[in-house]
Amino acid sequence: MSHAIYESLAEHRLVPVIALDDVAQASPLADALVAGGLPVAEVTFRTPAALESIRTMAQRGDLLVGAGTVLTTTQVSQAQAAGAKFLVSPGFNPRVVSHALSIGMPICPGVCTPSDVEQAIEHGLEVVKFFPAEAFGGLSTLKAIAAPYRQMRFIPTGGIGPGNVMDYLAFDRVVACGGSWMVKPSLYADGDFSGVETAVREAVQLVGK
Ligand SMILES: O=C(O)C(=O)C[C@H](O)[C@H](O)COP(=O)(O)O
Repeated sequence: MSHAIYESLAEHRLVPVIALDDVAQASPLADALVAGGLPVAEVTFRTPAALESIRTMAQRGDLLVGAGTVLTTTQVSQAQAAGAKFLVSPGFNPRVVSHALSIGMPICPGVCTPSDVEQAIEHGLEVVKFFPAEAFGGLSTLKAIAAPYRQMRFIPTGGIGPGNVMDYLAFDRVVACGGSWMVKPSLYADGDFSGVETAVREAVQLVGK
């Protein structure tokens, strides 16, 4: 099942992948994303601050918030309760995917082989993440994997940055690209989020929004 959420992601063309160490960073980071013109956030469950950060960002109502690195059925339910509107995982866990779908949460699991794609098809999915994109051979691998599965669309993530994002986006089976380069923690290590806003604005200009 495709979902309207993917049309929103397709409009923005980029999914910023965020790992927050402190929930106090959630609001200023969201401010920087909105000010930079990219009101989308994939907040990963890589840090203990993730769930409260999702809640803080989702409550604002001015950006589309998803949960990333969703590894368990519990995280699926927690993310939904916190206001996340979509879920992303690095790999394909059938239990996690089934649970998400059973409670009406769009989920974009990671795939990197034809067998993974066929599991996604089996679960009725039409959009999957291609992860880790660059390490698995980049765009040429994605094109080869995509070829037999004409209904599938992809969100490549992993190793994508300003130097290669346009190549991926030029492939008509790509919904959007995930990336951390415009929200990486080194940009706000000193508590100043203006560097994030600048990097986000540059990324938005690059992808032509
Ligand atoms: O674990 C997940 O659910 C993820 O979403 C993984 C991230 O998408 C990538 O780690 C981002 O890759 P970079 O842009 O190369 O930093």
